Amino acid sequence: MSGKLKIDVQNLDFYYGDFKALKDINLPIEENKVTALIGPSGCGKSTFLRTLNRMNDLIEGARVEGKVLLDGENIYSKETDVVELRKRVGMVFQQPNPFPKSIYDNIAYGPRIHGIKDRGTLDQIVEESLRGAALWDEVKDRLNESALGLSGGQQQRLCIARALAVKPEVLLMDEPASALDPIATARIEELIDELKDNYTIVIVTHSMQQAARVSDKTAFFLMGELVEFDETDIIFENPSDQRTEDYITGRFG
Ligand SMILES: Nc1ncnc2c1ncn2[C@@H]1O[C@H](COP(=O)(O)OP(=O)(O)OP(=O)(O)O)[C@@H](O)[C@H]1O
Repeated sequence: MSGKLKIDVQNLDFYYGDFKALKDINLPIEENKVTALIGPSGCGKSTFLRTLNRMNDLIEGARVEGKVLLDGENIYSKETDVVELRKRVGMVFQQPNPFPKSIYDNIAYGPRIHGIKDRGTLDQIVEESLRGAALWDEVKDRLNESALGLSGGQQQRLCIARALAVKPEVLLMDEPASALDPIATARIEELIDELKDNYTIVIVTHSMQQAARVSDKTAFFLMGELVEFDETDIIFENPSDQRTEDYITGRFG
């Protein structure tokens, strides 16, 4: 392990009621790297991603065992402030989901919730976040127009900007480009590459090409188990588990 660990998942089990959706997951996530989660539909990728900022807490009957250490502190300890946790570990979803508000208000929403009211400070955060999401030049003259008037790709970059606005440390992305066309997808992929200088990124993707293009590390999940985790090049060129090889060569899907 070369870089600093940002998140360390230790012996994580996850249950939906009686159904064990994640089995003894151990995964070290390095700071300022992109970690991709791949595997067939239903293997637990999204469930795992949501364990990293306790989004599963909202699901009735869901239960977690084991630890998720963020900078060495277990996010499942009783002392954890979940609102603060989700500020540090932000999330971007598959479908762009801007609020039916102006572009400006979408970005200012999170900072306002966290108590920032000063207009000048908000203006600055809005600009920085939109620049960070490579959207500023396209929207700077229409900040007061509805976010719903943006294209799908722009809406997704807006959602990334909204996530950046509360100054997170980690960004979780659940198939962020799957609803987008190839050009919009390429822009999101370029953006991910830029963002990793400042953020730790964990991305779920159905596209193995995308995982190969954007990630430094790749974790292959199968039926709730983490089968293999390694440098992305190794996973795609020289995996050590036969099941990984079968999956990446398309022998099962
Ligand atoms: N809210 C829920 N209640 C009960 N079971 C669930 C719930 N959400 C997911 N599951 C089950 O947990 C397992 C893992 O689902 P999950 O969505 O994490 O997989 P995934 O790998 O992300 O799949 P996909 O690639 O299709 O999105 C599946 O068997 C799924 O049916």
